[in-house]
Amino acid sequence: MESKQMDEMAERRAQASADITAETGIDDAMIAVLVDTFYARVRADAVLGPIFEGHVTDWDEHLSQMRLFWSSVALMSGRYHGRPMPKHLNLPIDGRHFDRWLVLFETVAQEVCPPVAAAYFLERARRIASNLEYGVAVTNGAELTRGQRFLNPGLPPVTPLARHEAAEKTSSPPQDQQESRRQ
Ligand code: HEM
Repeated sequence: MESKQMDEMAERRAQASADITAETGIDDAMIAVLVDTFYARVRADAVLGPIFEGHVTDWDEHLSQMRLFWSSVALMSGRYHGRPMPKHLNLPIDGRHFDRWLVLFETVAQEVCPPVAAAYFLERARRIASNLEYGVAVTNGAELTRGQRFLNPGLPPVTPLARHEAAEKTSSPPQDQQESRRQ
């Protein structure tokens, strides 16, 4: 490609990112907070934590890739050059894990982003999660019909994550403090 064309492409990208930032408030700083807070919560999760700890050896590197990934997805910056699908195909996961991931992601997004930005991230996360779940299903020999979820009975049981469990334990005061404040 000629360098003039490349300059034009970079300019169009920068404009697209700026438009999204103007509409949603999303920028690299917000992405960094979202990614870092989310993966701290994931690592502490009883079901997802051990799966990540078994595969991610360099967390700084993982977090920086995930920031680039979300910059590409949310801001259309083109900064992520990896291929997420193959990294998930052989993990011991099914629809129940994706549901837990999404409950955590939604909870954190609502905690650290304004509502418009949280909804914007979540819409994209749901679509990508659904694609990944489909890929994992096919790898395990299951062909999903549209909207069907993948359940792998060979995996250990997974309890759904309730919203209050996904919230950071320290984010609301303990019950007795709430009581005393009301009096
Ligand atoms: C059940 C839910 C999920 C689990 C257990 C999971 C687990 C993992 C693990 C262990 C890795 C690292 C693999 C490696 O480096 O070899 C990884 C990478 C990645 N995950 Fe997930 N993931 C899940 C869902 C998602 C979703 C929903 C998204 C996107 C919305 C996502 C995006 C990514 C990306 C982009 C990478 C690759 C980063 C890179 O290029 O290094 N994951 N995931």
